[in-house]
Amino acid sequence: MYKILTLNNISAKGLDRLPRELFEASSEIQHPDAVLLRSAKLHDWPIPDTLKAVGRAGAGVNNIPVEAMSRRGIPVFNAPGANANAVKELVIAGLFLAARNICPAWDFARQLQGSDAEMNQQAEAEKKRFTGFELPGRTLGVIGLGAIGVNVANAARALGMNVIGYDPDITVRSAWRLEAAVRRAHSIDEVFAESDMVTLHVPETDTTRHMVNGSRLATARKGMVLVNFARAGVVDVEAVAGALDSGRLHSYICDFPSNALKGRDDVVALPHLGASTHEAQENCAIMVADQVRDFLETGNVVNSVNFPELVLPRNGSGDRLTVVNANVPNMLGQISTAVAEAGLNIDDMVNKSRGDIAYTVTDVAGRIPAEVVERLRGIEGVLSVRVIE
Ligand SMILES: NC(=O)c1ccc[n+]([C@@H]2O[C@H](COP(=O)([O-])OP(=O)(O)OC[C@H]3O[C@@H](n4cnc5c(N)ncnc54)[C@H](O)[C@@H]3O)[C@@H](O)[C@H]2O)c1
Ligand SMILES: O=C(O)[C@H](O)COP(=O)(O)O
Repeated sequence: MYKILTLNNISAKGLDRLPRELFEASSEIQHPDAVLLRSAKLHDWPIPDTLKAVGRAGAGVNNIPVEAMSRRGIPVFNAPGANANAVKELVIAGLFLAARNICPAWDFARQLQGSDAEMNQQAEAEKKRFTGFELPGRTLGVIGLGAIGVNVANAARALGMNVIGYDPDITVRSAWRLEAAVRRAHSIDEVFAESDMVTLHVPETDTTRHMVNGSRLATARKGMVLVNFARAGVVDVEAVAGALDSGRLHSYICDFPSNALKGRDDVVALPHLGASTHEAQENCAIMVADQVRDFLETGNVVNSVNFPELVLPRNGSGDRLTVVNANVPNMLGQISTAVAEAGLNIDDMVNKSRGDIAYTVTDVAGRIPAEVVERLRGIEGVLSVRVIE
């Protein structure tokens, strides 16, 4: 029986992928084999010795100590693209909120007093304050052209916008999905200088933290709209407050409330709702539950952010050995020697690496004795060893 610790609300549709006779999943689990979570912060969480996998039912993994997991030989899985449509829809809504000044206008209308005739008179007298602009012909800058950025860029094209995109590490898959008319920028400053609206779709990393700061905002077109449904930390909110005060920015539409911008008419801050649709929550939970289940039951790795992709179909009836080790020379030789010296024939073996991590899955003809596992665990550089019957 595998034990799965759930943090945050994980959609029941995802948990249903873990049959009850094989998996016990709850928020109360002690000594978990895996943890499924959304935005819960794991940085100060003591990693249990029993932990074999982490599944993030979503895209961003900045709440997970990925490097510490790697050092323990633990893969971190996420659900790439599973909530991209949900975020795209809210970003497009954000463009309209900004362009038509919908939030301050709505707020104004909600505060009106008097008879209907009096309210209508005030509305007609004041509506010019909320005159907006239309999207066709305007330029949207998209920074980060992954699952979400590509969806947003294509949707903006369909609305008649010119789109300019920046992503130095765009994948082939994203490039294929991107509308041909999206123009490629060579720097973030180029995007800021040429866009009426800029939307951010990058992960929060040491490189992207405060990517939008005072000096970058100084290069923005006057009256630009900034949209941030990526992460709070990607933007320096104090600098945004200054840019709003000076008129450099028209408005800031984001998914992250902050004290620096609280109560402003020119800021819309939602409570991290980008992925909060039933569809996205189900997609993410199903995808990550399937991946974590597959890893626990077969050692296969799909959609991990720190492990190489490795899928080895199982043919024989013998044991499967999985070894995670530092990506240094002579590890494969030591693993196969340990197996051979136990008199076991190797049916199948695959070794893949990614960065500092190497991962080897070996199918043998027969049962793997406990001494072999101990011997492998004793090899310098070996991070984790499992036998799957
Ligand atoms: N508000 C929400 O609820 C919500 C929901 C989903 C994702 N997100 C955030 O959005 C981020 C993006 O999600 P995604 O699914 O599109 O991820 P993704 O991995 O598919 O795409 C991220 C893209 O950003 C690019 N990138 C990285 N650093 C960059 C840089 N310095 N400049 C330009 N591009 C850069 C990468 O090359 C990649 O193509 C997530 O990491 C997460 O933080 C927020
Ligand atoms: O990175 C993500 O997928 C989003 O920020 C969603 O976060 P949530 O699962 O807590 O809604």
